[in-house]
Amino acid sequence: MLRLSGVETFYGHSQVLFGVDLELGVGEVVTLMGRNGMGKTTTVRSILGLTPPRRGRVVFEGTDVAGWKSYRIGRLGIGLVPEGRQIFPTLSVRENLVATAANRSRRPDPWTLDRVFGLFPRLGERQSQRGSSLSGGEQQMLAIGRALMTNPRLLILDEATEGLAPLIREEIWSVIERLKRDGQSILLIDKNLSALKRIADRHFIMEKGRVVWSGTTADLDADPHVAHRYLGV
Ligand SMILES: Nc1ncnc2c1ncn2[C@@H]1O[C@H](COP(=O)(O)OP(=O)(O)OP(=O)(O)O)[C@@H](O)[C@H]1O
Repeated sequence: MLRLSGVETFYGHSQVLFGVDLELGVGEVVTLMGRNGMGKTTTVRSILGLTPPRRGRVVFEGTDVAGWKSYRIGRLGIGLVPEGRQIFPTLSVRENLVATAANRSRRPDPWTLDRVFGLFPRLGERQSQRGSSLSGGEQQMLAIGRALMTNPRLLILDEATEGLAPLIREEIWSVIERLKRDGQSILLIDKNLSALKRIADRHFIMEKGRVVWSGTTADLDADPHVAHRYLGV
């Protein structure tokens, strides 16, 4: 579904990605891990054309989208839950959810407001409230719901549980597990290794703008040095 090869991305003159290779198949949940500043968010920005790669290929469902404008890439069916949530603060919960809604994957059973409220009952209870009045956890749920309302083929979550209370975090993990059971392809960036190991099929670890390790959860468990060396745990 998604294959990055040799992706090199710069901010101005400063090179941040040095040939990133990554692959994700249909229905897979894949993680991108690494310490702070290693290039995870820049990889996401490269996939979506927000910071277009200077070299390399980003092939989504057979099409090389490197160099495309980000709105065109999004329209192909990539939904992003960005770091820091970035919901529309002055719009209501309901308006946030419908603002960018579309059936990008042309599924016969697209996401609806009722289905999103079924997944996150708190959003249903607060559907007329402004985005800015929600708690951090509720804003995160709204950001996920908003991405789902675009019916993405691929959902990318960048630090979706960062800074949230443990119970809310668990609620978000269980929603991600539910989406996985429904066959949603997901690229997950997070620091919570135990949850990622539980949910994901495969992992990619970045260091200084390169993927330095990839493998399954069993591979990761088989070599504790990997997590220690690259993730500091
Ligand atoms: N807009 C920018 N301009 C210049 N340099 C940037 C910019 N954004 C990020 N960087 C630099 O690029 C490198 C990679 O950052 P990136 O945000 O991709 O890392 P990350 O792995 O997602 O880290 P974090 O977990 O802290 O979000 C860092 O050295 C960072 O300082």
